[in-house]
Amino acid sequence: MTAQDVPSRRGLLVILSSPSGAGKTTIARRLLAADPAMGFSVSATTRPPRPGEVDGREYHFVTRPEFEAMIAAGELLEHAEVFGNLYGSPRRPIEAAMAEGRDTLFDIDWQGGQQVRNSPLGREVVSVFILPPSLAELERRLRSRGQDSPEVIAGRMARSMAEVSHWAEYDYVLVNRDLDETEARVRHVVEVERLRRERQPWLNDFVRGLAREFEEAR
Ligand SMILES: Nc1ncnc2c1ncn2[C@@H]1O[C@H](COP(=O)(O)OP(=O)(O)OP(=O)(O)O)[C@@H](O)[C@H]1O
Ligand SMILES: Nc1nc2c(ncn2[C@@H]2O[C@H](COP(=O)(O)O)[C@@H](O)[C@H]2O)c(=O)[nH]1
Repeated sequence: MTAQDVPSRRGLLVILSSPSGAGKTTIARRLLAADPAMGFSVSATTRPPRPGEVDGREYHFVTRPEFEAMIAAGELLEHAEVFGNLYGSPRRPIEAAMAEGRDTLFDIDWQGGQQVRNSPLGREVVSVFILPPSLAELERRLRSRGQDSPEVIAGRMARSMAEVSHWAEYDYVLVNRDLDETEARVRHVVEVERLRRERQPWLNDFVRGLAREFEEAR
């Protein structure tokens, strides 16, 4: 069997969750830059854009009625209300990537993580929860990002332990102390998950070929 004959696996759904400010967006950006084979699930949201955010790149920015129409049409794989805004993952690009064997990275909260894990696509989910080194450092990171008002930061800090309380639902849990280290660890997780036996369907034919060779050599 040649590389061209190899039936491809379905793409992985790699979910990153964390309390707001722990670093998952930064880690996601680094992973995507380092791995062109990985796509990003661009969520729809009713949150207004932050400075520098571009419609269709960070998020699809939509109105609440538009978001509700997407839910009604079954266009979202999952959706949730987070910090007073609606967020959801458009289903079609995810299913297309999976069918073509391309992996997709998600930056979503624990509610979305649960819904994707419990969906018919759940077998391909690899979930990673990112913890901050401490609450003081989490607050420092939210402030240093410089994109949210003190009220918004206070709201996100108040919700942080509710998000953290779901840590044990995830396959992997990492403390994001050093960005290089955390990025490397998530990359290792993805590489190892790609190598799971059930994600390499071509192995059945390959081992059958080895067995034939073995018989012929006897
Ligand atoms: N290991 C780290 N050490 C120091 N600063 C970090 C580290 N990881 C991320 N940061 C910084 O913390 C801030 C928050 O990171 P980021 O926006 O990635 O968080 P997030 O988890 O995606 O938040 P949200 O859920 O609100 O989108 C950013 O300014 C980022 O540069
Ligand atoms: N359930 C979902 N959660 C999502 C999605 N997209 C983002 N998020 C989460 O929302 C918060 C806030 O994000 P921010 O960009 O406003 O800081 C964060 O925890 C994201 O992970 C989604 O599609 N579904």
